[in-house]
Amino acid sequence: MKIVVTELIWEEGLEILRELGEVVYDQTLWKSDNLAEIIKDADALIVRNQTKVTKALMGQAPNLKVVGRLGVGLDNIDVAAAKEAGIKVVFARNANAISVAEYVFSAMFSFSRPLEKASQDVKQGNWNRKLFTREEIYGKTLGLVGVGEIGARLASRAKAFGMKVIGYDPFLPPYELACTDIGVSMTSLETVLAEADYISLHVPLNDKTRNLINKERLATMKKTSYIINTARGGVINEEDLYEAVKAQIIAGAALDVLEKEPPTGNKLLELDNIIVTPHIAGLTEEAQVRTSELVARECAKVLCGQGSMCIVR
Ligand SMILES: NC(=O)c1ccc[n+]([C@@H]2O[C@H](COP(=O)([O-])OP(=O)(O)OC[C@H]3O[C@@H](n4cnc5c(N)ncnc54)[C@H](O)[C@@H]3O)[C@@H](O)[C@H]2O)c1
Ligand SMILES: O=C(O)CC[C@@H](O)C(=O)O
Repeated sequence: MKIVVTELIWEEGLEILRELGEVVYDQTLWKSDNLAEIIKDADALIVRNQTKVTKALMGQAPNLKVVGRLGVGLDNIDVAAAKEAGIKVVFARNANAISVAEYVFSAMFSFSRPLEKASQDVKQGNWNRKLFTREEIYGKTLGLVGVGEIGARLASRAKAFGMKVIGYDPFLPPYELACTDIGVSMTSLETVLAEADYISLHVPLNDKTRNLINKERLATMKKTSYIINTARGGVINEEDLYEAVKAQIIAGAALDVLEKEPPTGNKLLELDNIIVTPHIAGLTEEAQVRTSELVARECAKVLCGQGSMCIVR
């Protein structure tokens, strides 16, 4: 077997893969002009979010049986083309959901209790107690757009903090509306946007969700509300968000993901009320060990002809 890994993977995953055969691992391979040549005799291709797994690329690899995604979002993989070619796509269902949920808390607290800003202010010689008097998140409303693995974990944690949680997810099958068990009141997108103090996005990027949050929808949010995007850059129209935060139509935003990563000349970076991080919501040691092990094991199952729990249908 030949397994090609084009982006960062943890050693725990590599150990499993090495038992299967030859592993070609270079975390810069995703941008190599030679990628097609390198995977031409590969049985498995393992990627994160930067490798563009196109129909043309997979077409260069007649032995390819499985594409492993070290994460959840599949927007960089042509899943339909893989299916057509009989190539399985497996992903790290669940593996980084807790980490992303915790990131969202960190973002909410950055707005409600900005410790780092206050600390910097003190270190500059100030003692601005009034300036840093803010608000509790207790009793506030968290609005979820997408109530899947991450949304559900965020909801149960928000309940523990005494928040009201409302959610919009038209694709949630009725039996999974046991979401109500974790205290999410399911409602329309309009209600989530109009009522939430913090709105957190947890949808995949696809034709239906691209620009889901645009000028018209931002205008329906509370002036005091914050939006947190750990989903994908394209889910919020960045030009519209810039205008909305600049004109104080909403209070601010925390963005872990951007349309272009890393950003070049992105105006959002100029605004004080926008927090930007380099796509790290799922990047914790725990999540990455789980992700690497899970994807390596699920690829192994496909290569060994066993059923994988994480195949994208
Ligand atoms: N920033 C990061 O590090 C990071 C980490 C993990 C996941 N993500 C992103 O977060 C997304 C969600 O992850 P997840 O594990 O919760 O996925 P998931 O598949 O468990 O949940 C996604 C939910 O979105 C819902 N949905 C789909 N289209 C929708 C729409 N148009 N409107 C409302 N709801 C819709 C689905 O029904 C599903 O319940 C991923 O697709 C990925 O892009 C980012
Ligand atoms: O590949 C990554 O590191 C990002 C992971 C994250 O965006 C995901 O979709 O799981």
